[in-house]
Amino acid sequence: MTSRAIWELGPLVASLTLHRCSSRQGERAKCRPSTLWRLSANCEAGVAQDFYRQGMDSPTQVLEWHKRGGGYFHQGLCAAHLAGRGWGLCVKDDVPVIPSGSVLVKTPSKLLWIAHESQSADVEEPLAPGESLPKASAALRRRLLTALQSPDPFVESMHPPDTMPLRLVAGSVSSDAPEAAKRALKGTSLLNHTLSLRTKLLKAVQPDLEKVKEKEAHWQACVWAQAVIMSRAFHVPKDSDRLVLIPIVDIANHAPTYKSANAEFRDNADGSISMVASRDIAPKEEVCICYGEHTNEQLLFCYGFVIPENPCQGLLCPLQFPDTPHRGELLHHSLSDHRRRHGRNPAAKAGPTLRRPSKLEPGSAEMVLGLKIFGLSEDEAQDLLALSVAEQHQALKPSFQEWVMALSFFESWRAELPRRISEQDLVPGSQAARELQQEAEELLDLAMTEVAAQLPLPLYLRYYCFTRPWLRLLHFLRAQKASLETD
Ligand SMILES: C[S@@+](CC[C@H](N)C(=O)[O-])C[C@H]1O[C@@H](n2cnc3c(N)ncnc32)[C@H](O)[C@@H]1O
Repeated sequence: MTSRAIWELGPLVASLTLHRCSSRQGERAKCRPSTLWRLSANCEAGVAQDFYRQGMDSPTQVLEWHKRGGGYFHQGLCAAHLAGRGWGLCVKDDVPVIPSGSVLVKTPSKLLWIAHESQSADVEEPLAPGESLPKASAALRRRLLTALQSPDPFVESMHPPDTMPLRLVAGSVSSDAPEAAKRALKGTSLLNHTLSLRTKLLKAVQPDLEKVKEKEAHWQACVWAQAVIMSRAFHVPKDSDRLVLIPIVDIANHAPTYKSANAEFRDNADGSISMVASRDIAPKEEVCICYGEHTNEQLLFCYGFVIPENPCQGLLCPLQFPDTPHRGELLHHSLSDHRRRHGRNPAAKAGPTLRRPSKLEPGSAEMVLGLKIFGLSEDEAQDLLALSVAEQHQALKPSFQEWVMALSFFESWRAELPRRISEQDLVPGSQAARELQQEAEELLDLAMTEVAAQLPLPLYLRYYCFTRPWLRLLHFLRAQKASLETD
């Protein structure tokens, strides 16, 4: 990276640091993040209530509707309400094991809501990071809005959880996203991504908003529809250009990996979609499919929950992806190359991710690479793209100054994380946010230690304190003193 490029990166770090200072003042407001989660679920919800039904009282109606429509539901299964997970599908306790390969649910094509990216006419920008089917998603959104006029039991059953960041920051059509929701998400990539999703959604639905009288109600309906798609639509087959809402199958909850799931989709020749047992399923066991091997941030963003000890770990980069063609392509190439060299899926859609370090791979490697590319100019990126993979790899190795830059970046990011939330304030939504914050703190501490180890001794010692409990205590006391002084 040239020194000019480093200066270009400067404002990024500076903006994070400035943000941190202003948030210190913000902390004096007594509204804690967790209270805000609760607030945002209820406030301004007068209008939203119409769209966010209180969740299904029971899935009986939608199950009957599915049966009437020719759907199949295995007699050994039942829908059960599960603590912290909403409704789910379970094997009854008085039936024998359901053998691998058994069809659990089959939904006929006429009950499916299918949108093909290639066949959807409108031009739509992706709304969310990693959203690969923007047109298909817009087509489903429109269909959902129309269906709200006279909802059938399936539409009635679609209740996106109130812990989804989009619902938290949606606010009202005329005012900005609630400050409180912003604070609850601060420090994770979710804040930038969710605010950007809100802005893009508002822009996408603006033409319709101009036509309707009840603008606020229409906006809430749009948010509801977007949240339904994010939390309930599936790509079937996996990675295809087909986005599908699948009645009854969509009651199945998520397993963290494809290997740990006990059921999977099957596309049938007659156009129907089945959910099939991928191994024997014991009585009382919950039937789970894998929505995709997502990190906790991705799960919280799309589904409003996190998995403690999630085997798919990592923290997404909180910066916007470079959207200029050469830097974008270089980032994509070099990330794929890095993942391939470390035996991971090169096609993974997530951008630079902070991971837990392993013997084989430094946890901060993707982020350091990402920061280096963020700092390049388009011309520099174009020149690098002309090199061979090995030459690119060599040229993208960070210099000493870039290690320092990366360290400051991690430090600013770490300082962005809100203060711990006290136990008594916890509500279901903030529990998820809190776990995510703790994971973020831990990963950032590890990353700082890792990056600091690349520095000469004096600088290393300065940053090494992050790994020493007593020095961290000092750090904490200093921060407490500073906040008392501000009060
Ligand atoms: C496709 S729906 C599944 C049905 C949903 N439980 C319901 O009550 O309608 C996805 C939602 O289920 C919940 N969910 C799914 N898997 C979960 C899990 N492993 N842990 C906690 N909540 C989960 C989340 O609220 C998610 O947004």
